[in-house]
Amino acid sequence: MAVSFWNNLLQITKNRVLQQRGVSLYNYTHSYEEHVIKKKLKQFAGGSINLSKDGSGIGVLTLNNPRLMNAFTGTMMLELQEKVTELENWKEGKGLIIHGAENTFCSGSDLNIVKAVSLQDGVNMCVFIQNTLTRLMRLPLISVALVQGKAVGGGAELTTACDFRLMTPGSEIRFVHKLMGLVPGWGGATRLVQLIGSRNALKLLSGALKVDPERAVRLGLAEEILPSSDETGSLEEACTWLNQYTEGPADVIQAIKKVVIAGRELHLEAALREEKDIFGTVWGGPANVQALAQRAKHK
Ligand SMILES: CC[C@@H](C(=O)O)C(=O)SCCNC(=O)CCNC(=O)[C@H](O)C(C)(C)COP(=O)(O)OP(=O)(O)OC[C@H]1O[C@@H](n2cnc3c(N)ncnc32)[C@H](O)[C@@H]1OP(=O)(O)O
Repeated sequence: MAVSFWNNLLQITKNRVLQQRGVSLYNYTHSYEEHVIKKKLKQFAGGSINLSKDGSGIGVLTLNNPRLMNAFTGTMMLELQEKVTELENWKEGKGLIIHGAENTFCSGSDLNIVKAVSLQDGVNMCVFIQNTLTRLMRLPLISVALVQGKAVGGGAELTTACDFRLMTPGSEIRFVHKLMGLVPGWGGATRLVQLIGSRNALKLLSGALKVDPERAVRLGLAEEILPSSDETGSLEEACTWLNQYTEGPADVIQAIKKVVIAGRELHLEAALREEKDIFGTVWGGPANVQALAQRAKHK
């Protein structure tokens, strides 16, 4: 009896956490105060995160610091959080492509920060970006990491926060953490295990292996190898690939992503309840009414 009470409470809490946007796993009891680390991150300026949103509900997020292979400066970490908040509130949004400027994806944290910050600040920075990537992963949009060039360290971790990875010929994903005397902290190890299983994840992390597109597809880490390797061509191809999943009204696409998140993150009973609630948001909605009126057949 007592056990089932606590299990239920745990499920309800998990459910709430899933539903509340922007809620952190960590708080002051973990010595984590967001405003403190935000102040610190402001000191490491450079680069930018750009977001463009088109009329068809596809957003393109560009990591823009090509001088450092699109490494994340402190201000880029702050901007990423702002863009994720904007995307969480994008009612017309259906899909998102994340890519790097000038034909390479991202080389992780700017090593100038890694060298300069204390252990406590390093851990708080890790919490800050882990929270942002968890919110990115839970966006009600279908997300794709378009990997051109190199996705290294934190850049490799970022790819795992997207629903899908598309790679261009000659690109690579590499978890170099071991070579830095580190382990992933942006949530990348947890997500990698979920994506490719613990044995494969262990190999990639402990070998700091270069994962080329063919290997990534074999492992189930990437969906496809795009034909183009240039920036404009591959972005167009990624958009075309994504369009096959984002056709339809935004509320329905967002509801689909939400039921999948619930199925992935919650225990069975909570996931089923969540699925029922999400179902209730589309039943009798405009797309449903229209389909019924058209007596749609799905041959
Ligand atoms: C692992 C933990 C994780 C975290 O928790 O924070 C991190 O992400 S730590 C950072 C992990 N990343 C790295 O260690 C990358 C180190 N860089 C490289 O391995 C290579 O630069 C590259 C990314 C494989 C690209 O190689 P290449 O194509 O040959 O280009 P260059 O080496 O000439 O790079 C151009 C220029 O960019 C600088 N650079 C690249 N990455 C970073 C970075 N993460 N931080 C700072 N600067 C970076 C590189 O040093 C070159 O500058 P110059 O030497 O001045 O030309």
